[in-house]
Amino acid sequence: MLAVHFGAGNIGRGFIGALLCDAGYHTTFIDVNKEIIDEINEKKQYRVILADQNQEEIVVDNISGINSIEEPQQVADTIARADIVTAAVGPTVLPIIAKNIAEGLLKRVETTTKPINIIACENMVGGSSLLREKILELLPEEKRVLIDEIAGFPNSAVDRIVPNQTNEQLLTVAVEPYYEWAVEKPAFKGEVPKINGGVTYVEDLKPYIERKLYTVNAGHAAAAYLGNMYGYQKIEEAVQDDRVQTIINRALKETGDVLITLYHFDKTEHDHYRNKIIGRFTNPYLSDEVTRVGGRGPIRKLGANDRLIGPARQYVEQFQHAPENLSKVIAAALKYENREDPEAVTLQEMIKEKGYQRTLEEITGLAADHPVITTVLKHL
Ligand SMILES: NC(=O)C1=CN([C@@H]2O[C@H](COP(=O)(O)OP(=O)(O)OC[C@H]3O[C@@H](n4cnc5c(N)ncnc54)[C@H](O)[C@@H]3O)[C@@H](O)[C@H]2O)C=CC1
Ligand SMILES: O=P(O)(O)OC[C@H]1O[C@](O)(CO)[C@@H](O)[C@@H]1O
Repeated sequence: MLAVHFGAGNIGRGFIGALLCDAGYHTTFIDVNKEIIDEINEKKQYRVILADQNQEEIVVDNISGINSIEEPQQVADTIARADIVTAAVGPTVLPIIAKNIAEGLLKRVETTTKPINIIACENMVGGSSLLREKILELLPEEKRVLIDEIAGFPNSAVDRIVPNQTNEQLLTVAVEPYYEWAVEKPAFKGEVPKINGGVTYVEDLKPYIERKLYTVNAGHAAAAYLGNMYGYQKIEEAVQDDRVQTIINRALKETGDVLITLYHFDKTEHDHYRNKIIGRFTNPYLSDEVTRVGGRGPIRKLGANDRLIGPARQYVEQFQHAPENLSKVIAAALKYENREDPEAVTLQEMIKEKGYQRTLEEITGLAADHPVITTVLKHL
């Protein structure tokens, strides 16, 4: 069995690659990072370390790599033969890899109509659907219907904290032991792949992706933005501060109220889930940076359907007033500054030029008098 995985980064190697290896796939990693791809081809294996007191190590082997800048044709040839394609490259890179995948699918249908499934593993709602849309746009009209028939794009929600790595060996990845990969079952074409112990196939992904984004990512973002405001560089330091901890707890109660009302999660079970998630932020065996969790797209993270505005908007719809604590987190996000992060720079330039209110309106798509905007402004 052959898997093609785009993005040999933290999640690619530390999560998806490890599960695919365990399920018996040969995994070909596609990346634009020459150093990583060369190392994959030289070592043909790497280690995943589970970050807890046991420090268990898993060897991921049966792997190869292709540099998509140097060898795009080889990428297409491999997709033409693959059984599954996965990606963890970041939401903004999906339109870029769409070109590689489109070329691969065109090559594939020259010789076979065997179904293939393509799963985006990003922190976003509808990642695979977006990839499908971008791929279909690139296909010649006469091939579009056939490819759409054989290629499935199940959306997915991936949950495992994999910080930036500082290991001696380039490919080694330290990850938290916890993981969850929920994938939308009805969207598969052909057989559903057997990734035993790895994937939870669900009929409706929406409750899972929103529960994950509005709890793990919202809570983590709160730690990052509030931590940054109080001068911390590490997530583990930020969450020790009572002021940060209190707001995280309260903000996640607010997002929990939204999730329980919308999706009828059992309240006791959700309380347990929330506490478990908050516990994961304090894992003493992992070190994570505020710049990784809050940066890498702070404007994207303030988007209408993303981790903060998404639940805040839905809170207003359900309870007719704004969530105070989530609003404090959004206010802290607007103060996020990092001269090395292009989106953080743009955010601060927008605020300087247009002020907080217009910047928020523009980024979130909410009206100026929306309760979330008026409440956030109160906390700035
Ligand atoms: N790290 C984490 O804890 C988690 C990350 N995610 C999601 O996974 C995605 C990836 O995140 P990370 O692995 O942390 O980032 P990362 O930066 O470690 O990995 C991304 C990889 O994609 C590669 N890449 C960039 N452009 C490419 C292209 N055109 N073709 C092929 N590869 C390309 C990069 O070189 C890099 O190796 C993001 O959407 C993130 O939200 C989801 C859950 C957990
Ligand atoms: O990957 P993004 O969208 O930059 O967001 C960072 C968040 O995603 C994760 O990497 C995984 O959910 C968290 O560790 C962190 O909260």
